[in-house]
Amino acid sequence: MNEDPIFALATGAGRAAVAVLRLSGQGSGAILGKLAGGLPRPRMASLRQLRHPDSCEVLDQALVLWFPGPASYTGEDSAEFHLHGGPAVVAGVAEALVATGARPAEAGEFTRRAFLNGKLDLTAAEGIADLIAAETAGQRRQALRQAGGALATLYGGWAGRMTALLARQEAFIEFEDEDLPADLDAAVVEAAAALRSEIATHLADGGRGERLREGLTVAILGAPNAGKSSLLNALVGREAAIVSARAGTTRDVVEVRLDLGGIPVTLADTAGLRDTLDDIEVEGIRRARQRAEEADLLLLVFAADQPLDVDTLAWRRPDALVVMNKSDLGGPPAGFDGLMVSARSGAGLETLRARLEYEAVARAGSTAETLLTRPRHRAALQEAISWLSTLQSAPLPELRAEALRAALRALGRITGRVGVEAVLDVVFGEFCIGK
Ligand SMILES: Nc1nc2c(ncn2[C@@H]2O[C@H](COP(=O)(O)OP(=O)(O)OP(=O)(O)O)[C@@H](O)[C@H]2O)c(=O)[nH]1
Ligand SMILES: [K+]
Ligand SMILES: [Mg+2]
Repeated sequence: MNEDPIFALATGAGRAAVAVLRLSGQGSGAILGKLAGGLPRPRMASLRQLRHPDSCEVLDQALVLWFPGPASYTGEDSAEFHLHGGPAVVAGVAEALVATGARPAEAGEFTRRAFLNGKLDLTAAEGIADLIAAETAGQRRQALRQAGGALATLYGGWAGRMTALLARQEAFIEFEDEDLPADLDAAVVEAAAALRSEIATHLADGGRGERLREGLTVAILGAPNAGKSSLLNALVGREAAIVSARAGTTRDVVEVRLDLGGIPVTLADTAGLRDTLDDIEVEGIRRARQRAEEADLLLLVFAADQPLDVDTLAWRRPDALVVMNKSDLGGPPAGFDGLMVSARSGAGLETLRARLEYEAVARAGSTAETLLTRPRHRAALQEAISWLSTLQSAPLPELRAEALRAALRALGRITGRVGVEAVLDVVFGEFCIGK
């Protein structure tokens, strides 16, 4: 249960009021005792002088905590040093820890040990990584739910039902000649169909959980001088992109982050669409088109003092938001059903913002349901579903049992119950050092 001792800064790098160093693994108690001149009571903060074990030089006056395993984050013997947050203090204590035989931890190594010690499943570990990365309230809520075991409970419940079905199917195989109810076999098929449809419903979430985790991208598209950069600046409230009266000002994609209703949105301003011989602008327009293709949502910008631009109209897909900018210069053309705005006067901007927020929430809004958050969850669930479909049409009980076992393995990979080695590096590679 206790592996070699590792340590890492658990708080951010740089100067701060307090820096927390965390230590975990074999001999953590002895190491803490050496530096702090004895072990404090478990889980009680106590103020100690920390000394280097070789030179006996005083390194800091710090709060120390002792967490004997298994009642610790990692499940191992662990300790925390709450130091004065200067780089030299942290470096001095880190050096003292190395002198006692501890080594710097790798990214995610603490949580990996917690997983290996059964403290949490893989989905909860991912939830912790997401919680640390969360930028908006919506992301925080989703991550907290997952870290708290919501996905683990859901998938664990399905796995439990599959295991029970497998037991029934195996009993049917083993005692086929005996007096088992004749409809037992049919009952397994029926229950598997019910499970299959529950998983299918969970998968048909429109990708909202994944989108909330990753954030949405909105690409602004339009003719040169339509006022795309002006709109971006107005929406974000600062001069993020260069604005000028010269057509072809924007070439690189300019990105800003917005929090729309708890959903992180990347708004991308792009080069104006037109035929041009300027090779830099041509590249800018290529990037604009590429960004538009990848975007979750398009914001098509026209200018009220210009005829409707045909290059922009070509991008009018069903999910595109259409705005007519420069409403201070003219009214909408006949039949125009988009939004009138003016980046200059601010007219219509609140409505536009509300509309963007509405679209973001429709695509990624957090709901009361527990949503899957990663492509690897989706892939494994799709595999489980396809095995449950195989089961439906399998002509023999033995084949049905085999399909159930395969579906269980697919589920087990999500929570980390089976075949985890390959998955672990992917999951824990997302973590920062110190977690
Ligand atoms: N009257 C008026 N002028 C505007 C408005 N929005 C932008 N402009 C002006 O229109 C010109 C072009 O604005 P930009 O924001 O640079 O337009 P753009 O679409 O980003 O242009 P490119 O980057 O060249 O494609 C500038 O002179 C702006 O000041 C508006 O709502 N009303
Ligand atoms: K311009
Ligand atoms: Mg521009």
